[in-house]
Amino acid sequence: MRIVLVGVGKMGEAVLAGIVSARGPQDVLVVNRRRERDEELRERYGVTPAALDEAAARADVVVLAVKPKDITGQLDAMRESLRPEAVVVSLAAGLPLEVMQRHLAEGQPVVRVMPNTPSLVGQGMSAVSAGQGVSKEQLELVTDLMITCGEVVVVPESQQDAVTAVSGSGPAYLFAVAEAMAEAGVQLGLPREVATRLANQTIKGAGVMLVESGTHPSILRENVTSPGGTTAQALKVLDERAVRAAFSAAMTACHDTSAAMARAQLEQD
Ligand SMILES: NC(=O)C1=CN([C@@H]2O[C@H](COP(=O)(O)OP(=O)(O)OC[C@H]3O[C@@H](n4cnc5c(N)ncnc54)[C@H](O)[C@@H]3O)[C@@H](O)[C@H]2O)C=CC1
Ligand SMILES: O=C(O)[C@@H]1CCC=N1
Repeated sequence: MRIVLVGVGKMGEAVLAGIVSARGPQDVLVVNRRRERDEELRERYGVTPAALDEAAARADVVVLAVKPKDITGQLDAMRESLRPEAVVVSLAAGLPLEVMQRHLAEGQPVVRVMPNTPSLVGQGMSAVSAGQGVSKEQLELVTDLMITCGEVVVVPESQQDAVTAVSGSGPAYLFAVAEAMAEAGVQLGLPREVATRLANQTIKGAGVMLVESGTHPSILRENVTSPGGTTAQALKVLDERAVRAAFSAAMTACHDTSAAMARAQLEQD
């Protein structure tokens, strides 16, 4: 199966890393604007750079990882080169399947995926939505591809804005928590290196426990919170500062931005 990745920036490279570590670099073509980026990726992953039309003509799957505003231009540019059975996948936030379909030949299979950057280390979370007329086999092709980057869930397209708020943008919230915890440790007198190591490994350990223990997060939190102890005082302050409500408001803002981007794409197109 020949895979073409178009616009290999931060997200594209994370997906590329997953694909190459599971399947090897043969059969992976990359299309970039800058030649230096092509050479960097060839050196780092052993993949082959190519021009868009030439790569599209040979593709079984094309993965578009350019910015949402650049997707339709790329679809227009590859439309005539694509084989009818080639599956076109977009990783773009707020870019509806309907817009993709408008820019491709009738019946060209399209799939929308919301991945996240932990794909770079094989711990990604991808949510996949199939466009009209995509066969079970074609959807499986895409889920099999994304599973090389981590976990995969199939969702209706109507849920993609909410998915973006939870898992697409989610790593950024946790990186911000990591920064905040390390900084607070420094304020409490720990050397920066030690504070950073403690914060990072704590987030990793809690994450692995969440996924592997199958225990509800409330129970895991209670297990840390000794009556009258230290954790209860820390959680009280987080509640007083409305951290839960802040997460809800932040994720609503993320969801609404994704939905507004999709509306604008549909209207402007
Ligand atoms: N960064 C993230 O955590 C996530 C990003 N996404 C989506 O992934 C897409 C890419 O985002 P990032 O990687 O963050 O942006 P980025 O700016 O790092 O990557 C975009 C890449 O596309 C390249 N590009 C632009 N025009 C091109 C063209 N005409 N031909 C070939 N390459 C071209 C740029 O040079 C750049 O390398 C966006 O649509 C975003 O919504 C989705 C989920 C998570
Ligand atoms: O911030 C963004 O728009 C992209 C989509 C999800 C994560 N990063």
